[in-house]
Amino acid sequence: MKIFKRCFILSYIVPIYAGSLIGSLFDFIKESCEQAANEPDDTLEILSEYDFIVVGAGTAGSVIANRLTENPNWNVLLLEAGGSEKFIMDIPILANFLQLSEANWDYKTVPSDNYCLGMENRQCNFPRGKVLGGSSVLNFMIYTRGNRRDYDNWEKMGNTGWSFKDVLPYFKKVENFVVPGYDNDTKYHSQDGYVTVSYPPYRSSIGKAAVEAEMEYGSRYVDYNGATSIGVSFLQSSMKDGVRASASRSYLHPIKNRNNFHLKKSAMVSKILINPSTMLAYGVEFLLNNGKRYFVNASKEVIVCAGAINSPQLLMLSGIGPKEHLEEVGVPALNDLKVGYNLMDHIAVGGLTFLVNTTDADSGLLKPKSFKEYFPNHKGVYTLSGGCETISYHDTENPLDPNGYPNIELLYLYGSLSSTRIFRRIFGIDGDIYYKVYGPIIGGSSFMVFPMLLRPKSRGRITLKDNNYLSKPVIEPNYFSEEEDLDNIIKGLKILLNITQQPAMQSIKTELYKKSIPNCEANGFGTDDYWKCMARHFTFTIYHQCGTCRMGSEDDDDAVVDPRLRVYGVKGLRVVDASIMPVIPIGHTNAPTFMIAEKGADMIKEDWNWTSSN
Ligand SMILES: Cc1cc2nc3c(=O)[nH]c(=O)nc-3n(C[C@H](O)[C@H](O)[C@H](O)COP(=O)(O)OP(=O)(O)OC[C@H]3O[C@@H](n4cnc5c(N)ncnc54)[C@H](O)[C@@H]3O)c2cc1C
Repeated sequence: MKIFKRCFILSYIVPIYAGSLIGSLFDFIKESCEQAANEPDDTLEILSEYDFIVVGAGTAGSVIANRLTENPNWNVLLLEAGGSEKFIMDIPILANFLQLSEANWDYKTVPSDNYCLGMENRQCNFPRGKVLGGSSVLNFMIYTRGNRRDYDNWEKMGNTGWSFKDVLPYFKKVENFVVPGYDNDTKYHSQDGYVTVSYPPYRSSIGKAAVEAEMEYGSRYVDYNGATSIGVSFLQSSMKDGVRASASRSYLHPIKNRNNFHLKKSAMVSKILINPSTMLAYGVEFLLNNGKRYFVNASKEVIVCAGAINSPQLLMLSGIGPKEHLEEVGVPALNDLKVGYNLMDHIAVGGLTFLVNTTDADSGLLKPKSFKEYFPNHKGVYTLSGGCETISYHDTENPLDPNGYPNIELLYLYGSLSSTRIFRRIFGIDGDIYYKVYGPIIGGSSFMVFPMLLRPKSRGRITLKDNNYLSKPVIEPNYFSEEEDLDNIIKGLKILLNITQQPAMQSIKTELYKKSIPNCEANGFGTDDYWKCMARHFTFTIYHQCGTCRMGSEDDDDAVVDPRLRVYGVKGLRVVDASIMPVIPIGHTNAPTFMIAEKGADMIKEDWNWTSSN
């Protein structure tokens, strides 16, 4: 109640100072207050039994909780290890900085001799959202579905019901698509969903030059969430009126007042309770931050939505996973499944920096003008999705085919690693290497582009360190274990270098920054071997970890869940999140995860004989 009063009082103060910097500050406080007031409350009462228990309130868990509580006769407990989403997390330009906050699980890959060589201790940071809304709160809001072939391949692998034709209605169900020019394309888009997809209102001179230069190179301007993917576009972003459209804001705020919905934050699930003789999952054990332990039953199902790192971790801690490995770490094995295998990700060659003569000088992050533009109207440079502005898709195997299957994405960013020293910390770059390479240009005008590998062949694995639920899992992404991945990423890099020579890029005097990475210098800057060495040093995750509880048919030895997302060999247990993807789609993984959860929710309703028309 207190919070409502505070928001109410602020709504009277704000207009008095309208137009001034103080007015903008009050607006920020008012919006923070509204965010807190709109978030569902932490339940004070935890029942001994619910119909469904959902583990993890990230992209998928938020959808599942919303859709299952549509049935007033079912009650649902949603358990989230992290705390509240704050309004400051939803200001798009700040996305990068959230990785330094407590909303990040703060994982790292194992030290490697093949990748992440330019990072501290040869380990890459692996951020994941530990907050209401999960990784959808940390992400860069880039909204891409992938290509129709991704899902047709899933079906061909034995996943009945997952072809593009089958998943398209669920992509549409997610969206409130308001991208001008494409919003009337009802074959591919809808305006009835919870997640607003829009163009960020601000465009920098660099973002515009990137689109123009791509078109000079031969790319078409495209709705990459429509019929085909190849081409270039300004970013389509999960953003509503210049504010992040996180999973929690989109799916949980609207159900704040449902009586059959209980949410518990700072609640870490340590184990799924499984009866070893019936192999029925009948509940969960979880602990609050104060160490208080709860055992709660689920009369229908436990639904694990803990994401691509934590879902396999929780399954293994509960006795579901590779028998030999579980025995090694002292977990009694209940069901021998390939949990934790098939770890996939999209990676890019990081650090490619281009110097320019344009500064968009009056749009600096710390300029009062930028702050005033954002509060109260949500315009200006703060609306850039973590600085990402322009995306293009290329098929290096069939460069001339407009209906090709992209294997490279070019992601153009406003600013670069040298824009601020804080980026060194965020990306975990080795200090010596960072200052030797970028020291001379820190704070100068520059931008960065990520050539990103969309169809990696390399596969990694997640294992347990031990049988303690608080221990971070062991993450081995095995990037570049397939040489072909390295070759393809270099092909993408070369396309980029060509595009930066086009007139639009040259009109802002774009120039590749040529300071060599010390350990790669001997290869000769700009040779294929140099670029390969750079890729192995600045191996940048694009944060699309998935596949570790892989979906597959009954005769697929590597499958963990069936095509209805039920864990093989255990009753009453599903996994619904990015970990079920059998092969990584060519899109950034948030939209596909929303789709999986919408489809998963319908399957659960069907299996319990309930549809919204009942
Ligand atoms: C920094 C970053 C940038 C990204 N950028 C983009 C982007 O721009 N576009 C895009 O499409 N994708 C992006 N992604 C990826 C995308 O956000 C994820 O693929 C997607 O959010 C995955 O959803 P999920 O439901 O599988 O997992 P998550 O959203 O991560 O949700 C898992 C939830 O479970 C909770 N949890 C975990 N273990 C437990 C436990 N034991 N008990 C209780 N709760 C638990 C977590 O705290 C979390 O809230 C990005 C991700 C990150 C981290």
